[in-house]
Amino acid sequence: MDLTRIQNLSLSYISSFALRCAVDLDISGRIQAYGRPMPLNELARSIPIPPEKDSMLGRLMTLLVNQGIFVQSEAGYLLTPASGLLQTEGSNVGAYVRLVTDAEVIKIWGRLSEVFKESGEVSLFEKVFDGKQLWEFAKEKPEYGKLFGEAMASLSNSLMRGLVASYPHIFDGLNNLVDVGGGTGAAVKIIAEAFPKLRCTVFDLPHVVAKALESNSFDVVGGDMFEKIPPADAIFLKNVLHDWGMKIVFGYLSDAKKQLNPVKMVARSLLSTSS
Ligand SMILES: C[S@@+](CC[C@H](N)C(=O)[O-])C[C@H]1O[C@@H](n2cnc3c(N)ncnc32)[C@H](O)[C@@H]1O
Repeated sequence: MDLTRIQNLSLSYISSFALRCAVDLDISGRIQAYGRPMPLNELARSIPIPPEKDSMLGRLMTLLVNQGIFVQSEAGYLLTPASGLLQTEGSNVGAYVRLVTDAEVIKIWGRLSEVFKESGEVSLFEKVFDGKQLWEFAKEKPEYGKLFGEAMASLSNSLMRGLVASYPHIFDGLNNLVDVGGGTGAAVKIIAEAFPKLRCTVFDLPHVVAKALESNSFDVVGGDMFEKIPPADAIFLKNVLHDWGMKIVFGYLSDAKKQLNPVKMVARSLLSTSS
C-alpha cells in the first residue's frame, strides 16, 4: 500500500501530460462532434493516428476515464462536465492545460529542493530563469505571454458569470472598480456587462493591457501596481495575491488602502478564486 502510494505520487505527472495529450489531440472536440458514444476505432480514425497506435490510445483513454475526464460506456466514450470545459466556446480551459504543462516552464519543479537550501526570498522561477520573474519571461516570449493571457481568460470566463450571479452584493454601492492585475480584461468585462452602471477599469502591466479585449464596457490602464493604481471605489484582485510573498501582500494591501482613502470602499479582495 505504502509502496503503491509512493509509486502513484511519483508518477502522477503522467496524468497531467495525458490530459495535455487529450487537449493537443482535441479528443473532447472529436467526441462532441461525433454526437453519441464514440468507439475507440472511430476516435482513432478521426484524429487520425496509425492503426498500430489504437491500443495506446485505448490506454490513454483508460487513464482519463479513471480520472473522471471521460466516461466509457459499452458503445464508446462520452464527455463528462470536466471534458466539457475543454469545449465551451469562449472559455476553453485547454489553454490553461497547455500553460501549466509548458515544457520550458515545468522544468522548474525538478529544482524545487534548491530553494530550501538558500536564504532570501528568491522564487523558484527566478532561480531557474536567471532572476527573471514570470512576468518578464512572458513579456520576452510573446507566444508564452499570449498563452498565459488565453489561459487566464479561459478560467475567468468559466468562473465569473457564476460569481456575478451568485454574489452580486459584493458590488453593491460601488460607482467604479479597478481590476488590478486583471490581464486582458476577461473578468472585468463580465462584471461590467452584469452591472452596466458600474464603471470598470482593467489595470495590468503595459505590455499585457496592450492586448486587452476590445470593449466599450471598460477602461484599460497600464502600469505597475506596486507604484500606483487608478483611483476607484474598490479594487478587485483575482488570482493575483498568491503570486507574491505574504510580506509583499500585506504591504501592498495597506498601501492600496491608503491610496483609496477617503473613498468608502477599501478592498473586497478575492484571493485566488480559482483554487
Ligand atoms: C495570475 S495572473 C491573474 C490575471 C487575472 N486577474 C485573472 O484572474 O485572470 C496575474 C496578473 O498579474 C499581473 N501583474 C504582475 N505583476 C504586476 C504588476 N507589478 N503590476 C500590475 N500587474 C501585474 C500579470 O501580468 C498577470 O496578468
